[in-house]
Amino acid sequence: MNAHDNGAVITARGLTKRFGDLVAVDGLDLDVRRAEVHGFLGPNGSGKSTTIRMLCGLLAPSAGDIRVLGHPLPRDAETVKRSIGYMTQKFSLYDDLSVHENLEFLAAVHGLRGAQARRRLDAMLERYRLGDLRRQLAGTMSGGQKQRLALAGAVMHEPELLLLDEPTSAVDPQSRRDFWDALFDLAEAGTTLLVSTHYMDEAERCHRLAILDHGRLVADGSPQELMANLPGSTLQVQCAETRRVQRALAAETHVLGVAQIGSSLRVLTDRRDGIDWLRERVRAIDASALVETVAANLEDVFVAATRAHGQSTEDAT
Ligand SMILES: Nc1ncnc2c1ncn2[C@@H]1O[C@H](COP(=O)(O)OP(=O)(O)OP(=O)(O)O)[C@@H](O)[C@H]1O
Repeated sequence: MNAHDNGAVITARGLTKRFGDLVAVDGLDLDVRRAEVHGFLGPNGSGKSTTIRMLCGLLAPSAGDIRVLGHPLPRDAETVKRSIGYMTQKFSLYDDLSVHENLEFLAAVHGLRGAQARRRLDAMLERYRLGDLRRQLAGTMSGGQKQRLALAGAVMHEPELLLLDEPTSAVDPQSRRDFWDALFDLAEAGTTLLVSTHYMDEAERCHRLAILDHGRLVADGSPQELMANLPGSTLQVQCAETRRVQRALAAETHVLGVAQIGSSLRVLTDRRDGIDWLRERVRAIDASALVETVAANLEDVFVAATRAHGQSTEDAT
């Protein structure tokens, strides 16, 4: 049984990419299962785009094995490219072609002809609410409209696997929600999706999540599993001297993250006895402070998983 048969649409083992002395992706193991929406999270420069480009067959790895849809990469890159769709944060269609012309061009690129091409084009215009915009030049559309056109273009040839690199970075919250609804429609119809994002609300919607840091996989699981298995404690502090307490806690080695949310502080510590330990620390500064345990969220998971290095790769380089 190969990776394609057992439900894994993407299997990567020991995937590595070096750019000179920089190890952008470092020994990554990843399995993406059929019809799942698999989220890809990580600080700036953690290697998400580089990984996605290798999984598309656009970039050759320095080391490691990749199978996509049962095919080894980069050997079968040309075959794989016909069965996958790829969309990046940068609008990659032609600004000076209309919506219809852009889709027509993509249909031709993917070998769709005649009545088949027309049927598919009409279906895309309708599904992605582009019918009224069909004659508009792509360059004059709003961010949300461009993104719908880019998605229509990426799925024109009905790919089995869709790789999306920060597809919602330039659109408003309602457009992001609509876009994610479209992604779930695709998953329900059997398409497998790997989506990188910096938005926690999007990450929360994924079936599974992989978190990268400095090119390494630092967490992998369903959002629920990752939140339930978060080591340490998540706490809320209410006090009068919020800024002073925050500065003091930020200097503590056991504090992985401290952020002001409204008038209280949200504190993530790696200590199991976090509440007693934190109460003592905080009350030494502000005797009236209240400390309570709160449920962990995905941002806590992200902070805990990526905190070991203290700053993003981009900052470090
Ligand atoms: N062609 C290249 N040549 C040299 N270095 C590169 C190249 N492509 C990427 N890098 C470096 O590899 C590292 C990982 O970059 P990558 O774009 O994969 O990160 P990312 O997680 O997608 O970041 P972001 O969230 O900012 O998009 C960065 O340090 C980047 O500068």
